[in-house]
Amino acid sequence: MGLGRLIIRQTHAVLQTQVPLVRDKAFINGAWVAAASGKMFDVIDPASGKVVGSVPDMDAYDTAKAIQAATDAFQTWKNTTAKERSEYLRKWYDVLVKHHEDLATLITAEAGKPWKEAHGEVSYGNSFVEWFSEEARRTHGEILASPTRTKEMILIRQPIGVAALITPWNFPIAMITRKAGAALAAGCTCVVKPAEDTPLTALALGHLAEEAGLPKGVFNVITSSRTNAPQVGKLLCESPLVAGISFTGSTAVGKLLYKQSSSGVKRLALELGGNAPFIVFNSADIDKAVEGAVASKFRNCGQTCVSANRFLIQDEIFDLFIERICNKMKTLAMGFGMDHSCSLGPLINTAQAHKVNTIVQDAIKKGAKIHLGGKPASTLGERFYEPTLLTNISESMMCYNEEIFGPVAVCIRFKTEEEALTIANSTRQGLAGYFFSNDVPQLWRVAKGLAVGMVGINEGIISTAEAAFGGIKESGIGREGSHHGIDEFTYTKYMCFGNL
Ligand SMILES: NC(=O)c1ccc[n+]([C@@H]2O[C@H](COP(=O)([O-])OP(=O)(O)OC[C@H]3O[C@@H](n4cnc5c(N)ncnc54)[C@H](O)[C@@H]3O)[C@@H](O)[C@H]2O)c1
Ligand SMILES: O=CCCC(=O)O
Repeated sequence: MGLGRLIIRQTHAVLQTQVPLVRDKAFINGAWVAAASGKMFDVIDPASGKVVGSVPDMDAYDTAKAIQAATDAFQTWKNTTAKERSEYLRKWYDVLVKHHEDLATLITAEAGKPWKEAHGEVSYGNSFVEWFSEEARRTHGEILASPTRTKEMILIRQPIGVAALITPWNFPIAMITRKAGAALAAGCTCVVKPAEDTPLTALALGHLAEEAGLPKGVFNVITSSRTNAPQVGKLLCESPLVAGISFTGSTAVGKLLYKQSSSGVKRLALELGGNAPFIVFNSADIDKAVEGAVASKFRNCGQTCVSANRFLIQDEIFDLFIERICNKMKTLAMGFGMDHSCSLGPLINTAQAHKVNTIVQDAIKKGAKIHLGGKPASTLGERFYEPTLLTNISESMMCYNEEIFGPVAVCIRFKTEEEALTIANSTRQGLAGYFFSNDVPQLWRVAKGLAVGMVGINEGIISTAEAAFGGIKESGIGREGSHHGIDEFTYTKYMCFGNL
């Protein structure tokens, strides 16, 4: 089947929009600096393919400067009080809120996100700075009940030191603020290395940190191309001046950083790829399940680590679910992000568009049935892909085993709860999982049985600053957000007072 009634919008509004807050230098020690080599690389609007900015292509030499700046700044930042750090973060949050519209425009320009989603991301990203400005004041220690009359024992929490934050392109603000908010609240200083596709938003964060009065060297942003990223990453992992790495991105790069960090036994937090199951049981409210399924699958055009990757639908309701989700998908409006009515943007780059098409063509070749889409939306541009719905899925298909990271919904039929859990857990990833059911005992059984770090129960959108975000198995180590987020950036120190 073809594209059906899918609404397609094509406008060049984004190109006519004045993109604010664009910087063409990196931010080290409170100063705006070029790469020592003088090299730059371009940032591309994935919708139009036009250049929206150029930034320094930094290498290990520049990275060493940023590490040194963060190390120097740590000597004073670690001694600020929790209240002072809370106030700095609150000021940063206020400035971010003031520039909400500008930040959203920037995200649309370099990530292609639809206007509404870009605004949603700014609110989400800013919420981590607000949250950690509040949590900064609650990094309490403990007084232990001593087993000995002559001793008293306490635990205190101290910042680990310089934190290197390496982030992906799919949430250009939120993936940075979720880490930096926690690190700064704990008393750590940061070196941020954003993804090469979305460095402009990261630099804007640096600019707004400066406007908020954060002391120099506390928050540094270095930019580098894909070519230089490995040497930058290697130094961040191996430098004895860096205490911890917090990485969000692919499982392959996460494993490499894990290996590289082992020589210094560095603190490591990894938020890696997912392969989320989304199960709909016979007792579910189908309309709510379809609503949740589309919200989860098509958030950021499917380029979200917690997006549903495999829909598992129980036998009795399978055909009805397919019909309803298909109808819902046809209402998605694909187009350029600055068109306010658009709900689906492009994929981030040509490589991602090829990857998604390869996964779909592999499924078709192996017998999948196409209900909607199934090919690039080339009338819009080379990075757009039609929202696609596939059934007749088998275990040998790439879409069954790999994170799709695109607007492709694959639906698998199952008979029993046991079978659904077996399929759901038959992956090396364990980030998020979702299910819809109205059977109360089943809610508990399945929520506990899913081998993931986060579960959406009758809910397709679970992310919020208050929640502990993170995975198990090859989806990562550690938690971000919630009060646990600060744990990644603190050591617990035990003090024993004797001879009392
Ligand atoms: N679990 C999560 O919270 C989460 C969030 C967002 C994205 N992701 C995952 O990220 C993947 C997509 O993002 P991506 O393509 O940007 O991932 P990626 O791993 O290719 O890139 C992520 C970051 O790592 C950098 N990088 C690449 N090679 C490096 C190296 N050798 N050393 C150091 N840094 C290096 C990149 O420049 C970028 O900044 C998906 O698998 C997705 O699931 C996970
Ligand atoms: O893509 C990963 C992060 C998305 C989220 O925080 O919900």
